Amino acid sequence: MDAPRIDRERLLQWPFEDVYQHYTAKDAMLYALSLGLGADPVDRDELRFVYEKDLRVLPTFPVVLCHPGPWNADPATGIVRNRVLHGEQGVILHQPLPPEARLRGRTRIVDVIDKGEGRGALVYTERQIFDADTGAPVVTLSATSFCRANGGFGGPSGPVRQPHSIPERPADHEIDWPTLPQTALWYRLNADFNPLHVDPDVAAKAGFERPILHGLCTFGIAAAAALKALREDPARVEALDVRFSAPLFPGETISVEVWRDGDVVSFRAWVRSRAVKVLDNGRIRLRRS
Ligand SMILES: CCCCCCC[C@@H](O)CC(=O)SCCNC(=O)CCNC(=O)[C@H](O)C(C)(C)COP(=O)(O)OP(=O)(O)OC[C@H]1O[C@@H](n2cnc3c(N)ncnc32)[C@H](O)[C@@H]1OP(=O)(O)O
Repeated sequence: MDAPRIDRERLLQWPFEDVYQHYTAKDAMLYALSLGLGADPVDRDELRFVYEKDLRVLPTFPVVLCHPGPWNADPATGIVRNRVLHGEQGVILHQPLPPEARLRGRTRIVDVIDKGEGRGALVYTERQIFDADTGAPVVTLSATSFCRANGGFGGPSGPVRQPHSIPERPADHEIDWPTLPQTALWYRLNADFNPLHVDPDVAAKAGFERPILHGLCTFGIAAAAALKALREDPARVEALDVRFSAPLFPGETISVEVWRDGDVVSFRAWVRSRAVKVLDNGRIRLRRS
């Protein structure tokens, strides 16, 4: 049997259905808890994200909303799903998220790039999320799937996204954020059910000694840590971007380096015990205060 192969034109017209979701305060609190917020019971700043009184919603929360499901598991995509890793993620918040809302999400594939045989393919997706009642834009999510087994399908080699450059000076802050051995088991309850993060057999087929953490969980942690280090109001966040540079395992401690230059925050994250950079090119754009 021939190896699966991406048909770029078919992917660019992949027929996603709109996804409607009514989220409540409980969903927003579960998301924050699954990242590890609330570990210190007297930390009032963190409590705001896990307690319904004056609840605030983390700016990375929309990444778990209006998820279109495991579309890349369909053999018709030609994608070798168990070799896909999350490469990059962007979030644009058109308005701060309330503790409860009815939303409609529309996903589409915006480009498919061929990095070459043995190097992989990039599938760029976009999810626009609207207020289900008024139609007003709420969030735009952009994601890069790094399809490690799909290079050489004959597509264009660009354009590729240019990641944000981290300042060359030493970080202004560094903050350690422990994860739990069961962090991925909690995180998946935000409706992110990829078995790569829970099933040792699936992880082994993907080339890992054990299940790895969701990239989006690392993203949420790193962004929350950066805002905490700066004591910055999450409601000021207008946009975020990151690139995932190496997998990390649940239970490892994430060390987040943070820089601030006016309304732009840069960040990246390490697992110091293995001297591995797990997240790079992080940028948070803040609304002018
Ligand atoms: C909507 C959702 C979509 C997501 C679906 C996935 C569902 C999730 O549940 C799955 C996950 O969460 S997986 C966990 C999170 N992700 C990871 O752990 C990936 C970590 N990164 C890696 O392993 C490597 O960087 C790796 C493998 C990505 C690249 O490593 P290498 O092949 O060694 O690449 P390298 O030699 O460093 O660079 C080659 C070219 O690729 C570009 N590049 C590198 N990292 C990239 C990345 N993360 N995203 C996009 N492009 C990337 C480099 O710039 C380089 O480009 P060029 O050839 O043009 O110079």
